[in-house]
Amino acid sequence: MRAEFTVTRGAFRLDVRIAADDVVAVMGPNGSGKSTLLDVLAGLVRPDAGRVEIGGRDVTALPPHQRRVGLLAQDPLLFPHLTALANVAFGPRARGLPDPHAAARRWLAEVDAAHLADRRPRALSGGQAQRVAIARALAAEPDLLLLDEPFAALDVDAAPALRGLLRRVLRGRAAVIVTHDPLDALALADRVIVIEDGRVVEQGATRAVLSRPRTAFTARVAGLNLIPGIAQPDGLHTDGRVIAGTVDAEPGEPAVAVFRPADVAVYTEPVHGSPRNVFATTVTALEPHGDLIRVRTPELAADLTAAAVADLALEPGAAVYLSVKATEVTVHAATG
Ligand SMILES: Nc1ncnc2c1ncn2[C@@H]1O[C@H](COP(=O)(O)OP(=O)(O)OP(=O)(O)O)[C@@H](O)[C@H]1O
Repeated sequence: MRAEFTVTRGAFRLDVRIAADDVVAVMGPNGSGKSTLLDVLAGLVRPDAGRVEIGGRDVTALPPHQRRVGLLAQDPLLFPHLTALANVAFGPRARGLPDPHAAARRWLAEVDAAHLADRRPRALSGGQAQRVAIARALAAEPDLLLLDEPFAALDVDAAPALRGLLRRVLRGRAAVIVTHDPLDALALADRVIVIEDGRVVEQGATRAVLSRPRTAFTARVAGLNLIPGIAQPDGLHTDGRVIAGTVDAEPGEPAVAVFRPADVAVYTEPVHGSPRNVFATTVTALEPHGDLIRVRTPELAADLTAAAVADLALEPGAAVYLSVKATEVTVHAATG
């Protein structure tokens, strides 16, 4: 997908230039233009100038149904009078496949929803309906899949399973996913684009953008400590050590250990205690961060009060031990 366009909506103007053949997460404050970007890619809004190319075709002048684009909204938006199977068969039938129901069964199985085939949407939970909606979007075999906060309407309990499923089905596809959650970006996206006030202010590999944010917005939503390695049942294995945490990834999968700078304690003497992860390192910088001071080391960050920084006499070059409880660490599968 290649998009280079300008579009105005009332007083708002969105100006983007993006190219992606993999999974891209779009983040940004409310009103920054994320939905407008999806609308232009989907063909629901015509740009004032520029060009949109999807699957190698110039689709700028094409209506939505000729673009080979799939849209997954926050709400599943299934046809209420059709069974799950008939909902999923819609795309294959529209494309003239000889056996749309057989295709629909395959896609339902792909999202672990074969057993829901005969149910109507009102008999599905939010998570089940969203699974069926994913199958329906994929069954149309789009060149580009657009996902608008696909977990926003789900219970916190339903989101992790669906995230794992999307990670599986998005692999090797072109997709643009709007999300507020940096963990979605980490789990699903190869790259992240940050939009602020109608402009792309940051883009790059997911892990690089989220761990080294260059704008205040990205720092606020992300600014997470991320350590890459391999998931195992006891935590993340990296550089010959184990970082203990709650594991939300398959054993052996590439993953990142994630924790917030506010959950990191800093000591100038060695610390012990088994439920803690301790990192011996060196302070590289001290930066104001809201009411706190962000203590940076080559790999990690910790947020401390100014009083704590003074008590510890921290300054660049100081040898320190960073400590984070295993309960504050999650291990997520990561593509980017
Ligand atoms: N149909 C419309 N007519 C006029 N202005 C619009 C229209 N749709 C959106 N806008 C304006 O365009 C700007 C960008 O909106 P958009 O929905 O793309 O932002 P967003 O990043 O998706 O925000 P959110 O995170 O709140 O969903 C906003 O200022 C909004 O008020």
